[in-house]
Amino acid sequence: MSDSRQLAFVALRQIYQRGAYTDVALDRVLHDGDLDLADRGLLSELVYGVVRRARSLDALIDQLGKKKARQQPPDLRAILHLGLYQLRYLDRVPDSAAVNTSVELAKNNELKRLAGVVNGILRQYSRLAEEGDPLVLPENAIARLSILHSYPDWIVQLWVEQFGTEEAERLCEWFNRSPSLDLRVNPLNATLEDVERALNEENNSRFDLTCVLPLPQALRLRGKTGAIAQLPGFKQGWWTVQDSSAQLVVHLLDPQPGEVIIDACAAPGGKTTHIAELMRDRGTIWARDRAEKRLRKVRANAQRLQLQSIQLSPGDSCDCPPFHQTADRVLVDAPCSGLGTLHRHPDIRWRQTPEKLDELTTLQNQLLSQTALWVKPGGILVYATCTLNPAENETLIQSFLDTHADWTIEFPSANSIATPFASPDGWIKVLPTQHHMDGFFMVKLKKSL
Ligand SMILES: C[S@@+](CC[C@H](N)C(=O)[O-])C[C@H]1O[C@@H](n2cnc3c(N)ncnc32)[C@H](O)[C@@H]1O
Repeated sequence: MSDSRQLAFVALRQIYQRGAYTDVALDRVLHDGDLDLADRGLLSELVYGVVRRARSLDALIDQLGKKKARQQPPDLRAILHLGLYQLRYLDRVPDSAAVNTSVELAKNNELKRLAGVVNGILRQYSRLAEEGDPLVLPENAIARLSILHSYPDWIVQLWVEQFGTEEAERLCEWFNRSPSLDLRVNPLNATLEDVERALNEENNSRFDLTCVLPLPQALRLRGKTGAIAQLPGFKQGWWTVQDSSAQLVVHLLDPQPGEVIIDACAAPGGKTTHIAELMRDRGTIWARDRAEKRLRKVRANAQRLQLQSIQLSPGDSCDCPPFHQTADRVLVDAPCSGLGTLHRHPDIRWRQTPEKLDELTTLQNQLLSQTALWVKPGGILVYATCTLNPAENETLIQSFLDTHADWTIEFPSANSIATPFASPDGWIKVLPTQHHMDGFFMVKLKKSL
């Protein structure tokens, strides 16, 4: 049996039975196991893929097993998920290998007496798949998409209401793919060409490297990168990992050298450091966040990128620190449901609930109303989320504007990188299926003089 499958089983056990986050459980087993690059790739694919596809895999067990998925012993359910995932979604694994390694997993993990059940269900799937898709789907469109693409009904419903059924299905498919990795080059320490050259020298055809137009500092890596911190230029502060749509937020903010900027939800500092880079490290940037431990990462990132203009301000941004009308620009990169990053965080779809969304919108409203007080007359506030949920985005902004007569939406300027993304209403909704980046919402607001 390959080690990567045993380690994937151990990680899934921690995720399903102890509630561990997928990335944390995966990091732990990657750290404990001594795998080569190819096996690390298979392990990540199995763990991330199975967590993403858990609902579809359960539906298959419900159909093929004598007991429903949730009534199976938890370890058996995890092994069946691994086997069915390989049979259904991994072309490079032959069916016989998927079945045999899963039977071995059962035998080696104190489920010898159930190895026959594993063998029976997986072979039955494999046989049925020769005739067509073994997954039987309901007629109702929401339920059908949710089971086929493995989402809770409420997320699919939210997208169908917002974008229509066809686009909702495209989004479901997009968020089930493995994410690419975007870098943001620090123009104070290197050029895009320097970074491209250094990465290509190291590459050995392990990954593809492309620019992401129109973002001037973005490079996209696809393939097996290995450990990020070992890639050339990382330790020297030449670049930072950041998705292109997150880079767009700071272009919309458009900070200028010498200004006072407050980043109200700053940790771990992806956008704070981008602000400092665009200001050529001249001016004052307050990085505020209520999570003190995460805020320390802002300092570490600023040090690695050799940036001096960032000051830490630990604390709740719903409180009243002495920031009243002090900022030229404020960024509120709000805590949100994260529905634009489901491909990176496979747990979100299972952990988020409509009830939690209500709590989030209350917090987002408070953050926006409080931080608006920090902006000087004539100043700017950019509100952003990495979600595709109108209640946290357009609706929230509209209700803010309805109750704050001194604020209006400011369109990005004609020469801004953000301009092609703006809707006629002035806000920006980045759709992954259209823009090939994480889903994001952002809007630039201006306070009257
Ligand atoms: C989307 S993340 C910010 C990501 C960050 N801007 C970046 O680009 O790296 C949201 C942040 O808001 C912080 N947060 C949540 N509620 C807050 C509050 N009431 N006051 C300050 N920070 C808060 C969280 O700790 C979290 O770090």
